[in-house]
Amino acid sequence: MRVGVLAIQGGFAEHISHLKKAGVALAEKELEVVEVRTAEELDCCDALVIPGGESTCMAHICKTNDLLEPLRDFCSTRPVWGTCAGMIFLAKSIQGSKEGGQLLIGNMDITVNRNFFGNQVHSFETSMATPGSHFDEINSKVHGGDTFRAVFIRAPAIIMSDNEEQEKGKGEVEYISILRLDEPASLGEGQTVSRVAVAAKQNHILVTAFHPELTSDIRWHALFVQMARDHCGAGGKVQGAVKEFPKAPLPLADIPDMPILC
Ligand SMILES: NC(=O)CC[C@H](N)C(=O)O
Repeated sequence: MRVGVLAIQGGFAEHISHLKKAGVALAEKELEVVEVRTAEELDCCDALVIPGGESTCMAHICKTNDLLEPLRDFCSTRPVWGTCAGMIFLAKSIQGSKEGGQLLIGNMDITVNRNFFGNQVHSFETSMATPGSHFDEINSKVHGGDTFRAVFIRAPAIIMSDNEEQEKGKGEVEYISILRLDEPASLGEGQTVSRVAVAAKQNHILVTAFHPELTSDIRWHALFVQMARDHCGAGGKVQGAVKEFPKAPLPLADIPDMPILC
């Protein structure tokens, strides 16, 4: 099984290292982890991680390099995990987008508030409960406890209505981790929320607003490797024979300098 990490911008190196460690912990001998920068490389992967970084930069670079449509196709069937900017990129709709709007992959039925917790200086860490049913098996193989460290960096959040149930039917969005706010937050136009989702899953798509790759805990990566494995089945391939990975990475088109903070 080959897991790609979108490596055009943001924290891809940390994901690669964590995925490899998770593969070892799960005794997933066939796991290969590769950097993905082109549509050709993407097409050679069974699953994909879209890291944190800056969602508008990421979208711009993908568009410039003809990666947006291939990403939409890939994410409609193959397992994908978006962290932070990756979660924003995967959302069907967002609040607080860049002036003039921003491009999205848009495959997951969530509304994400892009900088929900404020800007860079409002970044924070907190301890959250490990979501039971998802981690039962992983906790027996990978060291971890009842809680995990959640690192939020200029983080987004998934907006859910206050009466929305966590129990969902097949194919619907399942909120895996919910953060209750100390006080209700105003979203403008009279809308307030008292809790937000910071991890969710819909079929083969997983998203987290926080950054497990910046902690020593590899359980979220193990969860994704397991999710990809379940999706691949015993044959280890999602859609027939996945092609051989190109030996040398193809050159990217010129990438303009982009601001880190916008
Ligand atoms: N750490 C992150 O990935 C921050 C994401 C940022 N809020 C954005 O708009 O892309």
